[in-house]
Amino acid sequence: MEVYPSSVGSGSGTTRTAWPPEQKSGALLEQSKSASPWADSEGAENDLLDVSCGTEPVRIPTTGLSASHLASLSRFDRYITDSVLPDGTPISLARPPSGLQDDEDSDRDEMVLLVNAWVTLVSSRSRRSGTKADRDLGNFYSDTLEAPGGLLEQLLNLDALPERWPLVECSPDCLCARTCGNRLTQGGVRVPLTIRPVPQAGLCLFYSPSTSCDLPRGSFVSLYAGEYLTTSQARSRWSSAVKAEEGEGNYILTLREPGLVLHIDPRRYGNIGRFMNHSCDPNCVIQVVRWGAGSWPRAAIFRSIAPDEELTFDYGNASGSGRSIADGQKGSKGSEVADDVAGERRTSCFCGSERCRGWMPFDETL
Ligand SMILES: C[S@@+](CC[C@H](N)C(=O)[O-])C[C@H]1O[C@@H](n2cnc3c(N)ncnc32)[C@H](O)[C@@H]1O
Repeated sequence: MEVYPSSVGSGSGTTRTAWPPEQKSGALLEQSKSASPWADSEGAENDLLDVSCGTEPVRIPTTGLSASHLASLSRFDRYITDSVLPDGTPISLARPPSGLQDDEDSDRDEMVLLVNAWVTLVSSRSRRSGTKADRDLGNFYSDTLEAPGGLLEQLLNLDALPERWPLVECSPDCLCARTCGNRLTQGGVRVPLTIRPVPQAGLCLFYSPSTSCDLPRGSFVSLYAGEYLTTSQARSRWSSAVKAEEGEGNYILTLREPGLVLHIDPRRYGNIGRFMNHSCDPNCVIQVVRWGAGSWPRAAIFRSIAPDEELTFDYGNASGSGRSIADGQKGSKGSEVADDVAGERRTSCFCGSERCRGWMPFDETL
């Protein structure tokens, strides 16, 4: 059963901004420029001063965009800071994601129970005693540290985080202060980034500090935000894009957990996560993070890299959710299926890594 056609997502606290932003002039851009500690580029003819239109804590400029790059962004309608439900979805992000499942997902009740259990545990204990989510599920974020640009930042302790462990952040439902240390990924992008072209893979996301400084392992980069889709919706969007020969690749990220398959499509509504390319030897990982009443899984990107380096993650491996995004890794069962089924839909991978598997991961459900 198809649960819904498309509406404005009901994510609380989500900021939506018309895109593309006005370029080079206008109050918003001037404001975002002066608010940024990393004003490093006046931009070329087609460059944007801030793709987030001032909605992220830091400005995210582009460099080296050609007119055709700009044109290729025409389907990117809105910059959002958190994932949303498609327009017209008759369920709310304030409820667990059970309503987004296709009927064929037979294990969904298990997941609903699991998610409900987390939400109940976290919110009831928080309300009752004022304790925080981290008391119940562990807080794997460090205390606040000095970070690039002189800002204060926290790190995710990736080494201590058990595999498949649910990261649950505090939220307005908790009694703790808004400044509590367990809300890292809700605060938006705070590291210096630029969007620029890269050979054979379109645009990409670069870590671009104004002075040479490493981004420590465990730094939060960004969410991979977009529209939450059921498998049948994701399949339908993918086949329409193929039919329309949009030629812009597949942006749909698949999150898999026991009893739950969710897809995130940032093509029309998205954030800077949509610009991150795949690498078979990546320097970032995806970690599923939840917060708020509905506890919907967010795909959060963390990592450690050298300065001025392209940020990548493996589209075929979302750590923390167990398996995940797209599959298609050579040698894995999922990949054999994907390779057989996808046929000519497979895309050559140009990550350039010595460990390159040759093909982009592709989710067999699409
Ligand atoms: C999430 S988007 C990444 C941003 C994209 N490069 C852009 O210009 O908007 C995914 C698409 O980027 C391209 N891409 C990402 N990583 C790639 C890689 N390692 N090799 C070839 N193409 C890649 C593919 O077209 C893929 O479908």
